[in-house]
Amino acid sequence: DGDLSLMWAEWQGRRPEWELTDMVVWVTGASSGIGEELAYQLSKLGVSLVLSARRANELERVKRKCLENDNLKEKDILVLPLDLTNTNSHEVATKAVLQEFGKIDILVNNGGRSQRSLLLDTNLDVYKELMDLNYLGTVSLTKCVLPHMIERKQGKIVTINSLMGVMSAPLASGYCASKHALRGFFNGLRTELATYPGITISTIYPGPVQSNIVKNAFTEEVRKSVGCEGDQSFKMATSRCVRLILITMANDLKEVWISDQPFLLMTYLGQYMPTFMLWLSSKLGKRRIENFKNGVDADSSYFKPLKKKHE
Ligand SMILES: NC(=O)c1ccc[n+]([C@@H]2O[C@H](COP(=O)([O-])OP(=O)(O)OC[C@H]3O[C@@H](n4cnc5c(N)ncnc54)[C@H](O)[C@@H]3O)[C@@H](O)[C@H]2O)c1
Repeated sequence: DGDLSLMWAEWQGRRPEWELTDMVVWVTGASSGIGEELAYQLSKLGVSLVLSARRANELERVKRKCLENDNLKEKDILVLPLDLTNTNSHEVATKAVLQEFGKIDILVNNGGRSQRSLLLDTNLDVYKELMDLNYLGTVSLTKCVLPHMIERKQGKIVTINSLMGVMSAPLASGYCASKHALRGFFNGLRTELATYPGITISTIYPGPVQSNIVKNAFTEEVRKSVGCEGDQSFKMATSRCVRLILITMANDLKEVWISDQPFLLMTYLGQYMPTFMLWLSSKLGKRRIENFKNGVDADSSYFKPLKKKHE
């Protein structure tokens, strides 16, 4: 369920339990899904945590649950509400973290939203929102945190991209575009930072993972989200995805793919036989659109034979 470098790192590499303790980790989108689970698994490692998303009450809930496992004290977790699209607030937020903990070892750019709508039905504003949030929001926060890491000549910037940043699928053209943009941005930035070997840029490309991503996805109109979660049974368990993210961080892997089959296989196919993969994507895409129009989760039924059950 991961690319070969990641699987090797899981088998033979450094353990998160050895590498990530005593670090200050800032997680965006920490109120739900992958970001929430990251907060729980990181809190078990004894790191200092900064939890950001828009809703303070949800972040407080996550904080309370993190404190249940005794590894952290109240003062080790900072709840810092932040809207990624409000880029004017990012500098102040960065200063607040530095004032509280004195350093930022790891920034996890995780907050984001997906899309379930066809281009022809979709207001252009939805495309702008997706770029503002997934792309520019992430670029902005990274730009605020990076000078501090450069000063210390160390740090990790970890971004939760998506296999949709490598491949593409129907009903998510704006989401795919924002994630492809992030891929280009971070691959470019990594080369700009070649003189700082202590600063790592890691980009994680997950396939379908259990979370609220579909429920919160944009639709044809900016103010209308999907609102229901649909079938999650075929998706990777959030805890497994997050464990592999921690292994990526501990081993400073630069690009990882995390997914059950057949999505992982399709990503490999895309590297070796791009035309065949794009043909296959269109075939499967037709089914995805049919599912969507019939009110079924876009991905839920077309891979039934390969479906895996996760709890
Ligand atoms: N779940 C999947 O299948 C999947 C697959 C690939 C990539 N991803 C990526 O993982 C990341 C996390 O998504 P998830 O699956 O946990 O979904 P989720 O909806 O459960 O969580 C998204 C988080 O982002 C936050 N967020 C949304 N808009 C924000 C804003 N304007 N400012 C600050 N925070 C905001 C939400 O509050 C929430 O905490 C996203 O970047 C998503 O693109 C998810």
